[in-house]
Amino acid sequence: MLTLAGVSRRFGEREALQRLDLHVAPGERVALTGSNGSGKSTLLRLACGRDRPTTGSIRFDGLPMDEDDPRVRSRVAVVAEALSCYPDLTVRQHLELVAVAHAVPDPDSVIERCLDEHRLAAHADALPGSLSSGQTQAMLLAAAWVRPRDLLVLDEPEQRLDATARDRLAARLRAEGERGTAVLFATHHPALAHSVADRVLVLEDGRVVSDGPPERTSAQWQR
Ligand SMILES: Nc1ncnc2c1ncn2[C@@H]1O[C@H](COP(=O)(O)OP(=O)(O)OP(=O)(O)O)[C@@H](O)[C@H]1O
Repeated sequence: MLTLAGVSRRFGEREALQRLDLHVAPGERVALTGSNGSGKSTLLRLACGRDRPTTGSIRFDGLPMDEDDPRVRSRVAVVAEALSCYPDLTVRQHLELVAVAHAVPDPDSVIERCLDEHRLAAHADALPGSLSSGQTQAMLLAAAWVRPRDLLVLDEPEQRLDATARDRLAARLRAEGERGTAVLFATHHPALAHSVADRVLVLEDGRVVSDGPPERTSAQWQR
């Protein structure tokens, strides 16, 4: 579903990613972990087509990865901190906007389900400014579940969530894999990676220093 071959990303003198190869199959759940500045967000931005590699190639289901290509945009869902909210749209209106943009069939019932799942039903008519930070994160996650997706890219999706919401997220990410969605996510939360991922990649200074099932890589990423 997603293939990165010989991918590097340089920012001036700084090589944030160094000759990285990665393949994520349909239904596979891959966690990225590593210390601050190790290159996780850089890799995710490349993996969803928001940024271009300095060298190497990135393909999504055989297509060159480019978020401006509608064939990519319609099938790749992204949850990242930079994703901003519209201050004048309610929670429900945010989800409706996503549903309309992706021509989701029966949007009302999909939206109701997502609001319920994320404990947002009571806040459906609230504006983002009145939400807690965890509720805002829940809304960004809900927006990803409303739309179609074959690849899901998430940057620290657990941030600001309480333990119950984190467990819900873990269950949802496992279910995503089971329905065939390729899932690539960065996390600083070892338990989340452990309970969700088939594979954990540990990054250090832009290089993959470990790649394997969570039980095999946990020594490196819990250091
Ligand atoms: N737009 C940019 N311009 C210059 N340097 C950048 C840019 N984006 C990232 N970097 C650098 O690339 C390196 C990797 O950053 P990145 O954000 O990918 O790390 P990370 O693993 O996601 O970190 P964290 O865990 O703190 O989120 C860092 O040294 C960072 O300073």
